[in-house]
Amino acid sequence: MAKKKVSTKKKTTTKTTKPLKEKFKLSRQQKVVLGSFLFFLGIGLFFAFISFFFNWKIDQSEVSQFYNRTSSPKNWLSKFGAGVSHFFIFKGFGISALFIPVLTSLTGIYLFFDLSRKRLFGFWFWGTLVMIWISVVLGFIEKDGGLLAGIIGYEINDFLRDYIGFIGTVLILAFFAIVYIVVRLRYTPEKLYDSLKATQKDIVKDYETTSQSDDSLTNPVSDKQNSKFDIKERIDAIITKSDDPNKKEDKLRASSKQGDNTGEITLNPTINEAYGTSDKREDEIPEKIIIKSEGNPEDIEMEVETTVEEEEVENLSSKLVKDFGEFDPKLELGNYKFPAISLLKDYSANKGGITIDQGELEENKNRIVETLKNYKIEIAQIKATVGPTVTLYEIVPEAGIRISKIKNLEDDIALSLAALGIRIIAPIPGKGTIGIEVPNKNATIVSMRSAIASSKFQNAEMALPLSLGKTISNETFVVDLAKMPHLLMAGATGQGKSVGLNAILTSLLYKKHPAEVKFVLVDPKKVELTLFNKIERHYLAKLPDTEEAIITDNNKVINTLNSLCIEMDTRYDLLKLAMVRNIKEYNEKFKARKLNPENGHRFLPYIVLVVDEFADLIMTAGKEVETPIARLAQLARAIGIHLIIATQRPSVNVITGMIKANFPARIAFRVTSKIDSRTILDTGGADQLIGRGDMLFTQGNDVVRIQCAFVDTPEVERITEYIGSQKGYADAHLLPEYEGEESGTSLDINKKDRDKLFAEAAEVIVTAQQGSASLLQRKLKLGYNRAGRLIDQLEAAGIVGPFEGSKARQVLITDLTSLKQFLDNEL
Ligand SMILES: Nc1ncnc2c1ncn2[C@@H]1O[C@H](COP(=O)(O)OP(=O)(O)OP(=O)(O)O)[C@@H](O)[C@H]1O
Repeated sequence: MAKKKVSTKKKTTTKTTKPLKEKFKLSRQQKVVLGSFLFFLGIGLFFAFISFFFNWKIDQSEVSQFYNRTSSPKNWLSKFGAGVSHFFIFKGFGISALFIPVLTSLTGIYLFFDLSRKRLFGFWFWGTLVMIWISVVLGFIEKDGGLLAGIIGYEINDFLRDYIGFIGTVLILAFFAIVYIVVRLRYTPEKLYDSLKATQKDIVKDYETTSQSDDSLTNPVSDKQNSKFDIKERIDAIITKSDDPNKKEDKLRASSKQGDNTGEITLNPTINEAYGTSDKREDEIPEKIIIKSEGNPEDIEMEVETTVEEEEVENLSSKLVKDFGEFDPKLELGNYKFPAISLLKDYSANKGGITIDQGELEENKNRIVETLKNYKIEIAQIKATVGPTVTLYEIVPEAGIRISKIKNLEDDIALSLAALGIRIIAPIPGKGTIGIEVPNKNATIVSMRSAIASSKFQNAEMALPLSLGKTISNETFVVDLAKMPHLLMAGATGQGKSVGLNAILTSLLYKKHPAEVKFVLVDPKKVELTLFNKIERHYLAKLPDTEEAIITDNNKVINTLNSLCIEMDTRYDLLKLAMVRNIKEYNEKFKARKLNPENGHRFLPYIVLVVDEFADLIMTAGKEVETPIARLAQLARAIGIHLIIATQRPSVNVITGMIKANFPARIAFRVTSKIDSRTILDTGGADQLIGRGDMLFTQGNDVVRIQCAFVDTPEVERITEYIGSQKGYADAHLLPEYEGEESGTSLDINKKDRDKLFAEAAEVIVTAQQGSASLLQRKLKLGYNRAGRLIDQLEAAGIVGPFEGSKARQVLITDLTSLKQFLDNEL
């Protein structure tokens, strides 16, 4: 329990400490080195100060000759000693400057043994105050400033006396003395009184008991003359101090049996025993005797035992963090430089941003008002917001006009306005107004540069921030892919899909370090994403033993998707082991060195799978692609695998119900029909876009019109070249191996056709004595199909028993030696 408490405490401190503070945290080694240095420095200063007291007069002239090598001061630490001592003692605090070496050495010890810093600060704070206090007090004796009080002590004293006089100075110093006693030593008047009283009593009792014991030694009979009460007190004293309670009773019993009925005499031997008169030596007399008295309860002294605070034991992770700092995944590419904004083209420079053509605005307004009038819709108010591609006219209809009426007339109004790209939003969500979006005659390009440079993107604290473009109100639209958690993009050819994909990838390149995110790129068209080949060793992930990281072959896509499924399963296992719920918590725990890499833990980068031309893939591979995609889409969000799927053909056999259900975030570029728009967005509107990056984005509820940021191929080329020219990892990030159908056999008794991993799988199964496919999946990092096949082959070989429903199969070989024999005999 105590340990748990400690760890939570630590956690909160790390969270609240500022990063700058963290930066200056010393490692254990640095502390030891600095500690030793300060310790010896303190000792050196001590010697220098001591010798200064003897030699200061002789050395005084040498102090100014610091750079003269021929001068030889008498100080034990030569020029340095003379100089420093002159500074601290003569010019500083006089004798009390001796606090400085003591405090310096103490600091060294504290650092060396890594002791509480708070206590050390306490020493410095109070030590400095006491040093000044002493030097000011000594200022009374000092005549001209010098060795006793130092110039500082003397001057402060002198100053105080000038302004508040001798008595005032004494009073102030007395006040500070009291502050020190009360605050630092924690003495209150009551405490002081109690301890004085106790001491006084101790002395008196000590005196009494000693004199009495002397008496009893010399004259036992005189003891009889002592009052009964005195003797009783002393008996109590012995009883209290005796260690063994049984002994006390024995002693009493023994003593009461002796002699006659007069209590005074019978008790004598006991007293003698205690005071060494019988068989015990004098040095065995207990040092402190607590006197019990039947008088006033206040007279009873109570000994309070002080308990030692339990030491906080650091757990391994915080010790590791202390020694090596938090794990930094970026360290391997510590010198990696993010691409500069200047690599992106500034389109607004040519066109001067959004231009507002007053004439155009007026003309459109009149047309809207007239058209609506034709349908008997009166307008109370109209407001225009000019966006990069379209202008939004917000209309407040006259009271009594139903919005549904306008909505029903949507197509007619659009037709009357006779412009491509008109979209009617009735009503605008969250407002009681109707929106009519009319395309601008001159659309403004939203440059990727402005989208990246926007403060919204730059300050975005997101796992995977995407700067998609600008909304109608000219705000940069930034979303977190990790929250989506997958994105579906569709649009007819030539409407801006590829540019959109590039904008997404560019956003991530500008914000995420190669250690934090990896891309798996699927590009059946073979042309769209080839530029990203240059950043293979920085940002791309691929299957082992493949040459190109960008996947252009549909068969390889299936392997990659299955490999991602294995990666997903492994990551889930890791999360389970680490007892965390998602990749963010996992990585935080890993960075805090709470997860041991020897147990398979590693820093998990986000993986973004981008599939261009998804329709193509579905057409050629069908279910084989759909199943792993669906699995990933359903399960991968927590472990940091996110999918971006783009398609030209938004037909229902491509964007199936299953895909749609798992891709709540969708982007629609211009499509040719309302049906297509419905397939993508579940609503119309995408058919009324103007193209060239004009898009609709939804994350499940509202649909937002955005002008996609434009990034041209040369710009992407410049960025990838810049990144590619820097030091990268040895290879692309390797995904788990996945052997496709062709590598295995369906249940086959033929030994030659066995899976390559047959022997390994047999070992795993025999060691665990558990015949399950999921065990193989985990241990050998295999996909479900291959693990299942291995189990079948193990069954055929007679290593595991037949399928038994929900129970794991029986393992027919008991240990590894028998297995080896079994396999050898097989050959
Ligand atoms: N955001 C944008 N801003 C300005 N112009 C754009 C934008 N996006 C695309 N365009 C223009 O549209 C053209 C086609 O875009 P893009 O290549 O992205 O289309 P696509 O949908 O990928 O076509 P395909 O599916 O045939 O590859 C671009 O060359 C560019 O001129």
